[in-house]
Amino acid sequence: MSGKGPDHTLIASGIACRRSERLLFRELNFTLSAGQALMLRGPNGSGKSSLLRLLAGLLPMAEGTLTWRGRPVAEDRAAYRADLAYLGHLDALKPQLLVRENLQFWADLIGATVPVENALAKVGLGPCADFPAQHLSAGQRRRFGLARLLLKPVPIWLLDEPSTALDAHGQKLALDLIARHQAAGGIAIISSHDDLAVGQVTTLQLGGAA
Ligand SMILES: Nc1ncnc2c1ncn2[C@@H]1O[C@H](COP(=O)(O)OP(=O)(O)OP(=O)(O)O)[C@@H](O)[C@H]1O
Repeated sequence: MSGKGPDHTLIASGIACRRSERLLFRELNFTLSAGQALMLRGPNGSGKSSLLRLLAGLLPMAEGTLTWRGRPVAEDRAAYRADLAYLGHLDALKPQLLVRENLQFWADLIGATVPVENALAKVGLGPCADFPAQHLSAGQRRRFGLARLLLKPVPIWLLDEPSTALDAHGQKLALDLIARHQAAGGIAIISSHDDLAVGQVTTLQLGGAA
């Protein structure tokens, strides 16, 4: 990934998010350059997932501006989306397909540059490649999500609770992947209730009651 460079900066200015009629947050600001991470913290319902969905372009911004590579994202959403990977709560697995088929589906969709077998092996799912996806455990499903991130290097990772359901080895794996992504110049924005030991990280506390 050619993630390093002066224009690889993500700037959020005065961002607000509304869900239904409720204003979840407003006047939210941050700047992230190549190699940096942002950890989203806050109680249940404070808006961490909503912020990640907003940054992924899946929710509209009520106010504010997002700037990537020196241009407002609103000017070229497709270019911005091509530069990010979003790991949400849902695993997006088709239960009747094999694990390898599920990943191949994603690989075809995004134009993967890494073979699915390699991505599965890196997250410890090589032996499960020919299982029907419905047989995967919760932690294995989370590993599948991490495998999706590895299919194609992109500069921005948006990770919603990446360590949920992972065992100690899986948590270390997730941290290693994030560290490698950052070392290659990637940006990571992560929501977590766990104390993940992420480097070059700034914490953004979201308030509000559950
Ligand atoms: N589709 C929706 N329509 C309306 N409100 C929603 C919708 N999805 C979530 N909300 C509300 O938005 C608020 C923020 O939810 P969100 O999932 O962003 O919080 P969170 O900080 O990620 O919570 P958690 O720590 O429990 O994962 C909550 O009050 C939730 O009920």
